[in-house]
Amino acid sequence: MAGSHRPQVGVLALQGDFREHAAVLRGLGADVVAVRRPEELTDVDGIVLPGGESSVQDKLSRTFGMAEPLKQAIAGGLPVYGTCAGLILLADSILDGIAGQQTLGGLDVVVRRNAFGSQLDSFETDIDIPELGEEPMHAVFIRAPIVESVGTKATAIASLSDGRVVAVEQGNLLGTSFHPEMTGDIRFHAYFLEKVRAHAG
Ligand SMILES: NC(=O)CC[C@H](N)C(=O)O
Repeated sequence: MAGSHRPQVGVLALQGDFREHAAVLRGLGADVVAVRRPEELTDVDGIVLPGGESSVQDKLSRTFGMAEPLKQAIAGGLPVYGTCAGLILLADSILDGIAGQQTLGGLDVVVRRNAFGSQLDSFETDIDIPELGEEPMHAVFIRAPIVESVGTKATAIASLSDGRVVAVEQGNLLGTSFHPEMTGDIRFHAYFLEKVRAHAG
């Protein structure tokens, strides 16, 4: 909500590692609100969709009546940052979703769930993200999705050394396949907070 109050950042707290995101955001001086009900969405100036299990988050968001308000908020320009499962929720379309799995959409990308398969379930690597400065970011991937294709509205901002896209931006929307909330590198959250502050006015 635009206004002169201190920006409030929501963290969708239906499932997944929302506490870790909340801790990073609080460390950056943000007022953080755990969002589980539609009315809790009305006062936030941005929201983080955490990692976890996207099919569960999809079901819970529909069960708790959060999916429609979230879609409206995204369409209305609310800053949203999705990590891993959260990136899947933000994607316009997904590959390898479970039967009937839906997304909120908004981000003009196709993502593939669990793209690294069981042999490489989880891994860590350093990636370059020029938008965030020269220092590479140490990135943790946990049963991570990959961005299979980036539509014309979205921009790839980080890729693995093989060229596969793992971070994207589209206006107020930001998504990463990996988990910056786990590594102590706060640059993505700080970058997101700039969008939140700009949106709050
Ligand atoms: N760390 C994660 O968020 C994993 C995402 C999970 N594989 C999913 O499909 O939702």
